[in-house]
Amino acid sequence: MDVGYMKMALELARKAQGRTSPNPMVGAVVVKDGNIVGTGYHQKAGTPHAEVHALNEAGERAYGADLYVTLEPCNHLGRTPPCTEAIIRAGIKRVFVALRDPNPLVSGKGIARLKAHGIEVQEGLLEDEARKVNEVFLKYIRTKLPFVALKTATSLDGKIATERGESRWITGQEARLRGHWLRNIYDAILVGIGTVMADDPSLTCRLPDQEGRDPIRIIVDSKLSIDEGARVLNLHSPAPTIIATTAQATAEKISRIEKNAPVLVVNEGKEVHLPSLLKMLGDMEITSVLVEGGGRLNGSFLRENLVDKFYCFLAPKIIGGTKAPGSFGGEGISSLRDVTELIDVVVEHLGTDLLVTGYPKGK
Ligand SMILES: Nc1c(/N=C/[C@H](O)[C@H](O)[C@H](O)COP(=O)(O)O)[nH]c(=O)[nH]c1=O
Ligand SMILES: Nc1c(N[C@@H]2O[C@H](COP(=O)(O)O)[C@@H](O)[C@H]2O)[nH]c(=O)[nH]c1=O
Ligand SMILES: [Zn+2]
Repeated sequence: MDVGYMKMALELARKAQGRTSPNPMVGAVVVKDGNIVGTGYHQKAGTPHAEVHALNEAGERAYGADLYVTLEPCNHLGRTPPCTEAIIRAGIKRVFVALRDPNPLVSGKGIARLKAHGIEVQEGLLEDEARKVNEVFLKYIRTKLPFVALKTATSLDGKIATERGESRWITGQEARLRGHWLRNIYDAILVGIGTVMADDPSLTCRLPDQEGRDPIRIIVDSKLSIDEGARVLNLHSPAPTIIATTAQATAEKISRIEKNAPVLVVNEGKEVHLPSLLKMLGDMEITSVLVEGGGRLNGSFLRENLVDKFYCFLAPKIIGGTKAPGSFGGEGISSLRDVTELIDVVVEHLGTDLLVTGYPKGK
């Protein structure tokens, strides 16, 4: 039954997907004599942690009960009081921890404090699933760099548009809906100025019955050539648009654009230096980014090994033509030794389309 309770805690954690940044998603279940007496999950940074919600619901029944929690209880005073204190005060007898918290403020200290108060702690129950739920947090808390996901939507022959640039739509309704779901769970969406020029996209999250939220929009535009009339500069969205450019941008154009969007001058030189941009975004507590093209920008992210996860939507269509743009432009490789291979691949059918999700080998 232990596995069942931890599965429930993981499901609870996932309920806050895309809403807890820069914190992890955490779920907790209190069990007394085989009955679930309290459940909870962390809903938003700065609000109570999962354990506190579950213990509040359990009340007196927490005394002598078991607690199942998907991440090691915190033991530091952050924006909320330490969970170890709450667990000890509630009289919990035994704690199952799926995964240690790599946050240097916590890692191992939470468990040690519980043990020091005579509480039995069992680690590692469904650890792999717990790791996956928080793949974003686990990268961010260790590196302070955002987790980078990259989404492509192509024909079977890897084209993102016809040679004349027509791209709407290659994939169908279900696939595009999944694309909006991704915008709902990643902190930011990042596209090149080429996509802005070609599609004039809104980059907003349009899910049915408004359940979604817009990601922060980041436009990589090395010469600040974006048009003031671009849709991304004229949206009424709770999320900002940020333009990342280089010192080639003129002060005059910067002051014009800054009326609608902050302009980050990342570096000198011809192109925006992507690792520097990612560092700046991490410093702004942006913990995850969804790169959505176009082909040239995708090519740069690929070549510089900056992608942590790929979402490749494939339509059963063939566009053909050497001049039609592929999903990863820019520099190529001469030897297959340098190919980017995906592991832990999952294939899903979405209507008539496929979604191939995977992680670059060796990342
Ligand atoms: N062309 C296709 C896609 N194209 C996605 C483009 O990168 C770009 O994000 C959209 O054109 C932006 O539109 P907006 O933000 O919704 O206004 N994405 C898809 O999933 N399928 C396709 O066929
Ligand atoms: N969300 C979460 C935890 N998050 C941990 O606490 C840190 C944030 O602390 P604070 O600023 O006080 O919210 C976060 O970086 C992570 O290490 N811990 C837990 O015991 N339970 C929870 O539900
Ligand atoms: Zn806590």
